[in-house]
Amino acid sequence: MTRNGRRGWPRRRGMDDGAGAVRPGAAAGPVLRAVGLARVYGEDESAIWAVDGIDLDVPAGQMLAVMGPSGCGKSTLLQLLGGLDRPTEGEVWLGGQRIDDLGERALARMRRRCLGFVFQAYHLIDELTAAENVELPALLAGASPRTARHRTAELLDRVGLADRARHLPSQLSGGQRQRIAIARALVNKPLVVLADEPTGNLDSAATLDILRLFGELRAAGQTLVMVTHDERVAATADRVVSLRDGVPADDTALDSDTGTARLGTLLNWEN
Ligand SMILES: Nc1ncnc2c1ncn2[C@@H]1O[C@H](COP(=O)(O)OP(=O)(O)OP(=O)(O)O)[C@@H](O)[C@H]1O
Repeated sequence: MTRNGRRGWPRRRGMDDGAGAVRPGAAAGPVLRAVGLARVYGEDESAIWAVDGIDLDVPAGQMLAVMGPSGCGKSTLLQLLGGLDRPTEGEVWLGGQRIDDLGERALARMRRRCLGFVFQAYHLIDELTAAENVELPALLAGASPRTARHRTAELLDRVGLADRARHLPSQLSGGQRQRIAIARALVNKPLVVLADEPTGNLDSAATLDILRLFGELRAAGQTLVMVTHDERVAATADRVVSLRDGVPADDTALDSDTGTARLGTLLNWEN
């Protein structure tokens, strides 16, 4: 994946620490956009172009699955889209505002307010209850304790875990932990949810629970980008982008009207 013919180290753009927060709903075009996005690890002969020039538009309300073989750049792409990593080249736009050149504080604020993250390993805080894990990002984003509690109660209900609010993560199953993580991702009403292998640690039954939940989110108009290895999971999306060596090799729109039917097929796969 070393690019031939590239010389020198790409110049890093200046960072704008004073950049304002992204305004949700400010987008006229796609809610999430990548322009010429690239990320190189290492230098010179050992340079690896994990993401090698990706243009991507994600319209509001789309559920996009990113697939491809191990090492093709899926996680790197998701991290760049979510402002968890900086591109070597290119731009990321969220809600009509460029985010890749924000300063660290503005970027952190943008992530808290405008994005929700779901990881394969859940990344819940072990010492906090399920409800506290969900509430925390709301409080960090400036919500009052009352609002955070109210929103958390709504979300725990929505993910079917209202009766587990006071449980610690260690007292929950993997599927339940992931549902708490999804509730946490939603607590600040993000423009986009980014999920990296959200079903990677789960058995078939728990995977179906998560996919049903994603189906409900999609029906409610939530934009979602997920990385998955599982074709059955990807089949529930509106669109599948397959990466090879850091670039899209295939970009397929699926028939969004058949989402319910696809979930039905997945139910049969379980039986
Ligand atoms: N921090 C890093 N330092 C050096 N190389 C890295 C780093 N992170 C990723 N890479 C390399 O970048 C490439 C893309 O990695 P990435 O994790 O994005 O792939 P992936 O498609 O998500 O893989 P998987 O499906 O196995 O999780 C790989 O060749 C990987 O070895």
